[in-house]
Amino acid sequence: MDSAASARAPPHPVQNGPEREPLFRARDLTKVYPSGESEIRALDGLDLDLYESELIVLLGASGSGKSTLLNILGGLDVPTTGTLTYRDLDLTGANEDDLTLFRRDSVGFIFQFYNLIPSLTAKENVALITEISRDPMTPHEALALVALDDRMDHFPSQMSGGQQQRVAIARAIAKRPEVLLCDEPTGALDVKTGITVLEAIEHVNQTLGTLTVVITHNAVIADMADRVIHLSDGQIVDIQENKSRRPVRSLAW
Ligand SMILES: Nc1ncnc2c1ncn2[C@@H]1O[C@H](COP(=O)(O)OP(=O)(O)OP(=O)(O)O)[C@@H](O)[C@H]1O
Repeated sequence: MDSAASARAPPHPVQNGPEREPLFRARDLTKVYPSGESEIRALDGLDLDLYESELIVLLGASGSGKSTLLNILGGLDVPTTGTLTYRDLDLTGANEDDLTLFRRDSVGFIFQFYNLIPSLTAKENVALITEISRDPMTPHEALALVALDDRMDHFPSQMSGGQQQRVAIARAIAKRPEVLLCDEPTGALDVKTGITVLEAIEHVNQTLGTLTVVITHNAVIADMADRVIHLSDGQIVDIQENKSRRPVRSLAW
């Protein structure tokens, strides 16, 4: 592991990244919230490059800035200072229309809660997105990728939590985004179910080559990643590169 000091050393090194053009390039990102007389530095001078097809696990204590970083990467939020580019698009200088297009075409989100529409079947929940996408797969294809093609006509209430989360994954990836951002995707699930959800994320990453970032509190999950980014107090304190990824089904916790 790198020491915290070297991970923070200027001038903004590319940390453990392979030699190729990054998809995201973040430099000296800060996100500052006013808090009474002082301020909260949710992100505090963060440099990071993320590459196509990587599977990244983002670890850190509560309040370390994980969701803030994920939301900024996904164009849901903007940093206070610093720069963030996605390919040639400057996300820090982008206007609302550009950000909307970026989110719509390039990013899939998965959150702890699935937010499916209860009155629609799995297929219909996915179709809501495919109908407004540029080059989507069919709902059937998307649900097959998460091994739910036999549940297409089920309503959310007829599915387990893990199955509902897999529908949410199908919905997120049906538009073939280049980026999949997952904020505690197993946070509401028991271990066994959580594994089925992580397997679906792993399969999507391997099959579609989607850059995938997974926030978790569970350090065991880190073994499924290409790289593990450790955040503390809004700073990257370590980036660990796994020589090989461990298949999710072999993880035990
Ligand atoms: N909208 C906001 N207004 C004020 N402070 C905020 C806001 N959003 C986040 N924060 C603060 O920024 C810091 C980082 O929050 P963030 O949610 O990114 O952490 P996290 O690592 O994702 O935490 P958790 O694991 O608990 O979800 C925290 O101190 C949080 O209270």
